[in-house]
Amino acid sequence: MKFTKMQGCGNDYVYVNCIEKELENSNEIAKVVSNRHFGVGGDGMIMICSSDKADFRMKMLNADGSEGAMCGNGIRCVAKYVYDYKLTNKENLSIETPSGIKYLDLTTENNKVVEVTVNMGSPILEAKLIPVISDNDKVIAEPIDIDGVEYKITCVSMGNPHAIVFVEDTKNFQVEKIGPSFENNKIFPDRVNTEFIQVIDRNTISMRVWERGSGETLACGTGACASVVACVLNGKTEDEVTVKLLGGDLKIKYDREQNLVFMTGPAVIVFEGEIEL
Ligand SMILES: N[C@H](CCC[C@H](N)C(=O)O)C(=O)O
Repeated sequence: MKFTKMQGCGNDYVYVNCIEKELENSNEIAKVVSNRHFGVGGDGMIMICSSDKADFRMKMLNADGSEGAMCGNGIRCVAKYVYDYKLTNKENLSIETPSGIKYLDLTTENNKVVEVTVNMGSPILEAKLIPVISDNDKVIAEPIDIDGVEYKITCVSMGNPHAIVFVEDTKNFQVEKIGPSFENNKIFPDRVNTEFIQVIDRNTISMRVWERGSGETLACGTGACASVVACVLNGKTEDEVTVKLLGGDLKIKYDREQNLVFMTGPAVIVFEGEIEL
């Protein structure tokens, strides 16, 4: 199978062109190729497919083979893939995902994409739709007991579920130890992606993420969007925020008038190859 390894802020996936032919057994293949010792290595696999509703369609699978309905860093890389490999010459693209059609603006230099802005759509706050089990309609700064410690979570879906936790210091926070206890807590019927946020100032936050199905990653685009929405809801930041991730920065804007979230960030091709399956 031919593939291209790409990354956005260090959130790396194995990209496969499925426009002519969809993959059978994609969940199994995602596990194999994502393995950093026995496979290509990545946080998961992303398939670029044709669409009858939009310019292209994407499907994302985590390193454990489970599916995520949206991927912020992935969708920017899909845009770079289709533009740089000349599958399109459009600089405004629509990409269908299981969480709806997203619209993207490409910034190019010498016929290559260097940065992409994505209209990530409206955040979903209704607990039932995220889904998170709660007595309240929305989960904002609600206490949760994790391994005997009380944390306050705010829950937001950007097509996929996120729980946001404010911490004093992301650098020394034990994400690997605590992340799995959030991911698998019984109040999240579909498991959850968890963002640990340190507010630096009214326009800057630092974030680490424990992703459902992939573990700690260097960045998460939907997570950065969900986190800025959570910051605004908790009165911690303005609505335009630079999110500092382990793998780089994302610029997020929560347009409250339109109730839309916009994400801007890089997309990079690392290498191409072929793997025997
Ligand atoms: N890293 C991705 C999100 C993957 C989410 C996935 N782990 C899930 O199961 O929802 C991003 O940039 O938005």
